[in-house]
Amino acid sequence: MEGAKKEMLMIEKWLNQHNELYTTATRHPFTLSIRDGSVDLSAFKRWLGQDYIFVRAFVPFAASLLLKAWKESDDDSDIEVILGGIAALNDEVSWFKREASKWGVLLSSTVPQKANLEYCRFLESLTSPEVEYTIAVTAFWAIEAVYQESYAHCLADGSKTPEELKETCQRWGNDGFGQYCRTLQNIANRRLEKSREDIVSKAEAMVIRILEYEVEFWNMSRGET
Ligand SMILES: Cc1ncc(CO)c(N)n1
Repeated sequence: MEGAKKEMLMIEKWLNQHNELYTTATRHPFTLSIRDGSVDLSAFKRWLGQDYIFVRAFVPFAASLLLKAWKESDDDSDIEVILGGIAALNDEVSWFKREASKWGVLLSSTVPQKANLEYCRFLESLTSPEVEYTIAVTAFWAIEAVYQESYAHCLADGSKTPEELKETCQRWGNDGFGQYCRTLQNIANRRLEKSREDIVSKAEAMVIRILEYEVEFWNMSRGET
């Protein structure tokens, strides 16, 4: 390996540097309570109603990312990956409606909480054409990865996740979704490798903000407003 640079990929490097925040987002008391079976079902229902609102706002963000990929990407397959993600979101919206009716959560009268409104507003700001593709795709990866990591943990060895919550955990914790997140991570890493220092710094700040928003989002399940 003479002369080979032992360089770490950008996202792996950030996850090491911001490991504490990443762990706070992906091992939150709410998802840990699902995993250990102690979850308060009213907290779960609060999360469900709020996340439906979030996902509705996530769709236009994903659509804006598709447009950026079409205009700015150096690799045609990015569009297919993002389109696959949008197709999964279509499925997800239907799933939320079914799941909400199963739990007696009335989506039409669910009021978005402050943390959710702020996160959705942030997503909307990312739809601007001024936000570069590299930044937006890194954000997209981070948003999906937190759910993948959080819910996969609820299904992993030693979990006592209640039967009626396993389907929820499967949605984001399944292997296919894990592979999809790794593909997004590869896209983001590839773009970051080719990016100027200022874009890389902006992308890192973006990941940190998203992790913070995700923590606030989980916190809403406590229902303290
Ligand atoms: C808050 C939040 N973050 C990420 C995802 C992943 O899709 C989601 N559904 N909701």
